[in-house]
Amino acid sequence: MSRTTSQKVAVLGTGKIGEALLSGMIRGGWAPADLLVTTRRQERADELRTRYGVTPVSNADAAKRADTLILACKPQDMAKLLDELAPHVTADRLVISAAAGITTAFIEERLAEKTPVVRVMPNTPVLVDEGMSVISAGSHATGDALTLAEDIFGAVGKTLRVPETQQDACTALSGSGPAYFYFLVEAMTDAGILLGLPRDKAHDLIVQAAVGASVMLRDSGEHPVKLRENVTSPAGTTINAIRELENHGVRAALIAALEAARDRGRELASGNNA
Ligand SMILES: NC(=O)C1=CN([C@@H]2O[C@H](COP(=O)(O)OP(=O)(O)OC[C@H]3O[C@@H](n4cnc5c(N)ncnc54)[C@H](O)[C@@H]3O)[C@@H](O)[C@H]2O)C=CC1
Ligand SMILES: O=C(O)[C@@H]1CCC=N1
Repeated sequence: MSRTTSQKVAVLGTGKIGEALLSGMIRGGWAPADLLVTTRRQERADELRTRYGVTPVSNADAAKRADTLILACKPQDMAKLLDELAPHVTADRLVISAAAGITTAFIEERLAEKTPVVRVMPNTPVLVDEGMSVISAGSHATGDALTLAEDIFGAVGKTLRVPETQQDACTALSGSGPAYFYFLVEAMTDAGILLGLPRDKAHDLIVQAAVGASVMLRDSGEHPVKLRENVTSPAGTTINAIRELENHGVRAALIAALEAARDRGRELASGNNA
């Protein structure tokens, strides 16, 4: 697939999420010649050039040359990156931030007046085109800006528009979400070991159960309670496991865990970077 637009897009701070997005954009038809990247280390820049054919530039050059700037550094590095960009970013650029917690207001107040800013929270399954990217407009971002953000992030999965007030909650659910599933797989694989299975077999069984359950959740249209009830036979095995999960407060633990993730997003926004 090739694209008709010749928009230049720069990814600034091309680490894990930046690279995942970059690779997805190329799979989605963006020409590497239209993609610029910035990094802190020269070896990383060389690696990205070799791997994808994209052009490494300085942050200042990215701001001068790209129509759209995707800020993908850590929240803790954002103020410094914005200081570097501020003298070069004009209000005809679109700035998209993928950083947890950082508000569009934080970015707007450090860049030229009226610069359009869009906040996006993606997740790592963008690497396999199954990402979820939650998108919110800042005060000067138009519908076109949101559409362009959807075009970029839609190349690597689904997108959802939400009011910015919901972004920290979405980060807790969706940005961090994959980590909770990996944690469950890890724990369930350990259970397999306890029950006498070899680790590789336990891993394969749990991963396939996760894949099957995910596809059913997505495609069956059934409520998760109904899907779970279908597995839970009267006086069978599953209900014994469910009783233990409830006894150990797993549901409450998950609710508290996601609330803690949401709260950390709020802290990052307020400049608590410890
Ligand atoms: N890892 C994840 O699952 C997700 C991460 N995010 C957000 O994406 C952002 C990046 O996270 P990761 O990719 O995990 O971190 P990372 O540490 O892998 O990547 C950040 C990169 O930014 C570079 N960097 C920092 N300051 C820079 C500067 N001034 N100029 C050029 N490069 C600079 C760092 O060298 C690093 O390579 C964070 O803000 C995070 O909140 C969002 C959704 C999911
Ligand atoms: O843990 C984090 O802060 C980032 C944001 C969402 C997923 N990873």
